[in-house]
Amino acid sequence: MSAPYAREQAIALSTVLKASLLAQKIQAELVGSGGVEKKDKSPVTVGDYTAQALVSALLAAHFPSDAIIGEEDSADLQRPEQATVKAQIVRLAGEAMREELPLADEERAWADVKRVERGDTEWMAAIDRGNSEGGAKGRHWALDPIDGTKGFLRGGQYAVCLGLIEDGEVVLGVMGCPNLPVDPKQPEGDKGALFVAVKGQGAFQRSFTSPTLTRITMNSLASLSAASFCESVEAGHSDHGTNARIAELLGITRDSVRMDSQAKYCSIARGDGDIYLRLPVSATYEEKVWDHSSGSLLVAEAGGIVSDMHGLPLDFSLGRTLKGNKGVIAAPREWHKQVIEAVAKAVGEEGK
Ligand SMILES: Nc1ncnc2c1ncn2[C@@H]1O[C@H](COP(=O)(O)O)[C@@H](OP(=O)(O)O)[C@H]1O
Ligand SMILES: [Mg+2]
Ligand SMILES: [Mg+2]
Ligand SMILES: [Mg+2]
Repeated sequence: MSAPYAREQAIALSTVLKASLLAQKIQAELVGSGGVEKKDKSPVTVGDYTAQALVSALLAAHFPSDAIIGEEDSADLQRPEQATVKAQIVRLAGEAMREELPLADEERAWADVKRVERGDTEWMAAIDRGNSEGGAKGRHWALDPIDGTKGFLRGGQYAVCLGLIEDGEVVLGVMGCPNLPVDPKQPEGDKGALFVAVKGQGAFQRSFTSPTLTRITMNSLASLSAASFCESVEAGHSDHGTNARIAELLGITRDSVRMDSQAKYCSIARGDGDIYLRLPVSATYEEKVWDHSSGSLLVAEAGGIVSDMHGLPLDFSLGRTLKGNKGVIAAPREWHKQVIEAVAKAVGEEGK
């Protein structure tokens, strides 16, 4: 008998790999060209839309009764001035559907899907299938088709992120990081790492080119002062100043590593860094479930604890956002409590 979620894992892996290869191809053509601007002024590109259309269409084919909480919707795209962008998405998604992938035999059998020709309407509907409101009951796939869009646009790190939330709990997380080195010891070597974790089954990575999965674990640290921090590049997404004070309180002297996207979770899960800090910059911002579902399970399964800034577990049962939480802190299991204490002290000093 297969392990629990083996079928979901195979399908999520192949789907995320497909979308990651597509994003890689689009990034090569797109860097520097901007994209569509959303109402909140954040960027969204052909890559974001095409990847969401692709993943969503594949999930619908395999799991027709599951809901999808996807970041994007087609509203801005349906404006007449976006007709060229829309045509590009339809072409790229169709091409990506036909690509062959390096998969293990069993994975290929599970991931195989009947070829269906889709036009404009079907691809736009696939994007909008990501409109689930989430919640505490049932199966919801959380999809961030491109996380770190700003990194994607500047040629840096970005990730395709897919998590399965069942009755409010993340049970499967898959992430594709096209620009992350397969071997962190060889930063200039092959790029493109795919990560997967199933609840209770550990965390693994593979390259984009070979199906072999290798188990990953966080570093075991002799002391917190030897740790290194990972944080956003964007100062508007996480508070760099407070992070620096937390480092000081913990005796950490190494420079923090700034990186776009949920690649930060992957990076600490395999020991390239140790602690991920995401302290709120705005009092009203609610973190999104698609920004944290897959990454948080990956870190938990690699030996860490992921909580909010107060040490509370992330609550994925409340809809499209983590409205019950503030900020995110991920650290090795044995050091997490001390990190939370330092966060409380640093934030207390600021009188926030
Ligand atoms: N004020 C804010 N605080 C925290 N996160 C924010 C934010 N505004 C946008 N974001 C999120 O930050 C994500 C990128 O995180 P990071 O800075 O770690 O790369 C974005 O994901 P997308 O790039 O998928 O839109 C977006 O969801
Ligand atoms: Mg995101
Ligand atoms: Mg995104
Ligand atoms: Mg976005």
